Amino acid sequence: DYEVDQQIFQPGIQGTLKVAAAKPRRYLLYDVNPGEGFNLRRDVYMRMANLVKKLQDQESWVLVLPPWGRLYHWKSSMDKQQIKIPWSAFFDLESLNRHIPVIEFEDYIKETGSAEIDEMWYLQSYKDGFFKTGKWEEKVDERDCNDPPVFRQDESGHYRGWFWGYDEAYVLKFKCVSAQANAGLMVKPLTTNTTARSIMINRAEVLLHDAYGQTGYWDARRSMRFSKELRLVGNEFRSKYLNSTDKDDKTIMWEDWRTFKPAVGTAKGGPYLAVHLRRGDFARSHSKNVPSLQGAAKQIREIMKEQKLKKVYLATDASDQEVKEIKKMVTGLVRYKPTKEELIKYKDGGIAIIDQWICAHARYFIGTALSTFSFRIHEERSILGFEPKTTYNRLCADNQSVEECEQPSQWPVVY
Ligand SMILES: C[C@@H]1O[C@H](OP(=O)(O)OP(=O)(O)OC[C@H]2O[C@@H](n3cnc4c(=O)[nH]c(N)nc43)[C@H](O)[C@@H]2O)[C@@H](O)[C@H](O)[C@@H]1O
Repeated sequence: DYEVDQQIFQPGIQGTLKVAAAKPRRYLLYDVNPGEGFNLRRDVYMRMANLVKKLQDQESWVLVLPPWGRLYHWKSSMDKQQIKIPWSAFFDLESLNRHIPVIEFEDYIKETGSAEIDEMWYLQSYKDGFFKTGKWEEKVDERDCNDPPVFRQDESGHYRGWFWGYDEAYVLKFKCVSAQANAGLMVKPLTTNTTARSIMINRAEVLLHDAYGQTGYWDARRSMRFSKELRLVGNEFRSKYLNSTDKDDKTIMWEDWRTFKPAVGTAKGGPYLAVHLRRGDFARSHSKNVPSLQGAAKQIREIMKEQKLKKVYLATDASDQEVKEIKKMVTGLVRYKPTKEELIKYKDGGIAIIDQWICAHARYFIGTALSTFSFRIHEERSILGFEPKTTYNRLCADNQSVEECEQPSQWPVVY
């Protein structure tokens, strides 16, 4: 039982790991601020994955993947509400599992026999933390909740709230935890302050990467392969409309990411320019950094000329009307437009991935400044072995000077 465990798992006591392996594994669940979008969530996954990687050094832990759904941006009209979407709809679980053990929430329910979770640690900032004092020190402590908790006790004392659409789920114990830390700092409290078998960290985005852009970061990122089905859809589109195949483009990638380490510059990419043009809420909230449609069209035409490319692939969340306008201003523009059936099958998340995949295989890419959607494309291209100058580019706002239009920072893959 875990009373004993706590002794065994005191940090620094070596030689007891075999005992630990024989114990039932512990479950780390997490969720993110409801307002966050798809691609920031992918980043938070990496932080949690690497936390589990560190926990694994001491005990047997598994990461329970938070089902996708109810995202602010995923509101295309479909037959069903987009909730309870398993990770396998978007990502290759076998591949994730080559980095750390992961399971779907459905598997958690099967494995433990119910949707009960022992504890929830609801992360929050320190009242007297970095933003007040300007002083950064890593710390994590149990504290009174800064705001009234959104998870509330029912008559049987169970805490209920949003569990990805699973109304049967609840937690037994809820606490607020102030954190100003990298994810790795959670190892100690998780292994020494509690014997709970399952712990859910909520507002997990509060925790930062242990080493951004370093080996661990890239291992987690490289393990985040898209599902085979979505990759296939993207590949078929490339070959049909963009004259692009892995063989010609030198983008053949094998299944085990651990041994896939192409040298920088080996990937050539298909004969097209890819553009990620973020519109919608982003164009409003980042208006200083996003061009008008005319401005975007002008830059696209210039790059096509400069790169001697006749085709351009457009990934965007722009409205149909906006796309129509751009099409009038740019010749050779193509885009993946799902049929109703495809939209129901792949969902908004899958369509976003198909767009990202096609952008990742272009000879040249230009994205939208500060968009995490574009950032994930940069990474995908770096993993494939593209030259940074074909990748880390952004559209400039209409009246921005070259100096003002700062290009995205380059993050080479570290193996
Ligand atoms: C303004 C901020 O923007 C941040 O977005 P940002 O970093 O671009 O990155 P995301 O959060 O991934 O983008 C938001 C969503 O918009 C859709 N989307 C954006 N661009 C495309 C595209 O080219 N193709 C397709 N198919 N879909 C696209 C997609 O559903 C994606 O998950 C948000 O995370 C924040 O919550 C906030 O709203």
